[in-house]
Amino acid sequence: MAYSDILRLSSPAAAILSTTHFRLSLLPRHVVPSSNLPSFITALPKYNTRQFRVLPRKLRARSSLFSIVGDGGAMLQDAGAAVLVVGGGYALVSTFDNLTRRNLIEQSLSRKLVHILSGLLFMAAWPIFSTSTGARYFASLVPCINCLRLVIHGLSLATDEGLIKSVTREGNPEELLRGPLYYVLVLILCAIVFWRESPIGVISLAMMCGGDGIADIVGRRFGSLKIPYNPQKSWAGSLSMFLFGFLVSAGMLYYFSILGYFELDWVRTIKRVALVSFVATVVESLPTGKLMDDNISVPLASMVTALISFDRMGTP
Ligand SMILES: C/C(=C\COP(=O)(O)O)CCC[C@H](C)CCC[C@H](C)CCCC(C)C
Ligand SMILES: Nc1ccn([C@@H]2O[C@H](COP(=O)(O)OP(=O)(O)O)[C@@H](O)[C@H]2O)c(=O)n1
Repeated sequence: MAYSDILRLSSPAAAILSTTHFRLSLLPRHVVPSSNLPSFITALPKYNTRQFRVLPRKLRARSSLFSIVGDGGAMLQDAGAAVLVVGGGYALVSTFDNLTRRNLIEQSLSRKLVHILSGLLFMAAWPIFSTSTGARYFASLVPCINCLRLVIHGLSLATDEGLIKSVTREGNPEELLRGPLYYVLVLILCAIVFWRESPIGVISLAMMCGGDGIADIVGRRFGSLKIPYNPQKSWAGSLSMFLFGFLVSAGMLYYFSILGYFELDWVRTIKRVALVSFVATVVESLPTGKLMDDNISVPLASMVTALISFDRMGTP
């Protein structure tokens, strides 16, 4: 049975793929015929693909870096890519652990740089996975392994001083079970549901990683002018989040479009990205940190805004 056939039979996994109306219009019909889906899913408005389109499968085969012809090597390629990216994640965390231990950077900056780089580099690595329909699951293994790592060390079932030092605020292991855990769960969600076939996942991760990450770095250093409705946040932090989040989102969309994963109407896309960045920045500035962690509220606000604005602005 070919690797790509596996998914065809694993309906639960395929159903995850189709939980957003966006997937319905882009998922190859052979994976989830809409007749198999609950009515409330199929009733969702179909995504207007005129705004951008996923290249036909045969073209995408050329666009997946190091794509090995046929499914035969796809599983091997995806397994190798997953191992490579897991190693990259470990290397990133230990690099910042060393820099922090040697007092070359402070712990809060180390954590934020890991916050910015982890998700963006993970997303940037997606093209090394094959074009097979199962590739996204191999890619999602990377944040899954890190999720397990955070839970094990967050519950103090084992000790990893390097992880704790480079990823927590105060060095308490249980901190791993909040921001960092939510962060990797969002990576899993975007890899499986949106993958490299949707700007929505790309923009959401760019805002969570790049936007939210820079807000802390800039806000702590230059945030003397506080936001009236939330003295914990500053205009400098929020403005940097809007600008950097916008630039990283546009940059990552450009990256995936030049690799041939989708074609975008850039005039409309820039407007949509600016809207998503604005909404995500406003949500991040709200005094709701105790209710919902930024690593949930920022990507969630980005996803909802992108889903709406694509539809709304997608119709000519
Ligand atoms: C520090 C992190 C989140 C904390 O956010 P906040 O509370 O400060 O808002 C990020 C945690 C990252 C995680 C430990 C490692 C994730 C690795 C990633 C899945 C794979 C990266 C691979 C790439 C090639 C480097
Ligand atoms: N919009 C923002 C966001 C953060 N910040 C600064 O960054 C610090 C950490 O922000 P945060 O609580 O959102 O950090 P995380 O929850 O993202 O780790 C805040 O206490 C502020 O000093 C800011 O000034 N303006």
